Amino acid sequence: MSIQATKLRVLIGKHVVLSGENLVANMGEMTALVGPSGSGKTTLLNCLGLLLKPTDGQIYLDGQEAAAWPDRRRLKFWQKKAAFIYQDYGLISDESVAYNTTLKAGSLFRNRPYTDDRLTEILEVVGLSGRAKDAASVLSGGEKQRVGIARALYKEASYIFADEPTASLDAENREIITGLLRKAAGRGACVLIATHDERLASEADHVHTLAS
Ligand SMILES: Nc1ncnc2c1ncn2[C@@H]1O[C@H](COP(=O)(O)OP(=O)(O)OP(=O)(O)O)[C@@H](O)[C@H]1O
Repeated sequence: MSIQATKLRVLIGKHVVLSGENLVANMGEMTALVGPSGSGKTTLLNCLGLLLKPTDGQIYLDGQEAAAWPDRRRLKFWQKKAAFIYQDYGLISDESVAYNTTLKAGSLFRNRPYTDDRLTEILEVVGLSGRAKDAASVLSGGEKQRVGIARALYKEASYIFADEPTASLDAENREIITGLLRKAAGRGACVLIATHDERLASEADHVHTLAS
């Protein structure tokens, strides 16, 4: 199982954003997308995550051509298989760590007793033991990003798409997030990361460089 992209081209207006990218990203591996600002890292990541339809080219997910999947099929992919991690965390700040990790209504109310052994185990993996009931808004940036990773692990996402996941963090938290993304790949996920962070890219199994 893997993601394979062939001859991906993206035109926005008359602007050629991607001009024939080929890439293979395997399960159990971390692949970094690097290149200068504006080179198309986010655009490529969004194509691979089926958030953006390329103008031309193919995207094979688990061997199936997915670039032209209808909305219903893409929705199923996002619900069942994919997780997205963003620079600005993408959490619901008034809701609890438990809710943001599990997205289950039962975890919505911070004051109710809530037990979920998987949640407990995963919060331990990301170093947030005992924080399940805290509101996301009270967490530090590094902790917020760990919730994003906890969500991907809880869901057992086969594909993790991370856009500049360490960009807002200090060195210590960059290290922690890098280690957790490696751990997610170690659990078998295909981890794709658009990044300027050289240290994070140096930990990847493969580096795909986009030219400016
Ligand atoms: N919706 C859009 N409309 C117009 N131009 C766009 C759009 N999306 C992307 N672009 C352009 O495509 C190019 C690539 O953008 P993209 O965000 O993919 O680059 P990037 O490598 O991720 O950049 P950065 O490192 O600065 O985040 C840029 O020139 C950008 O302005």
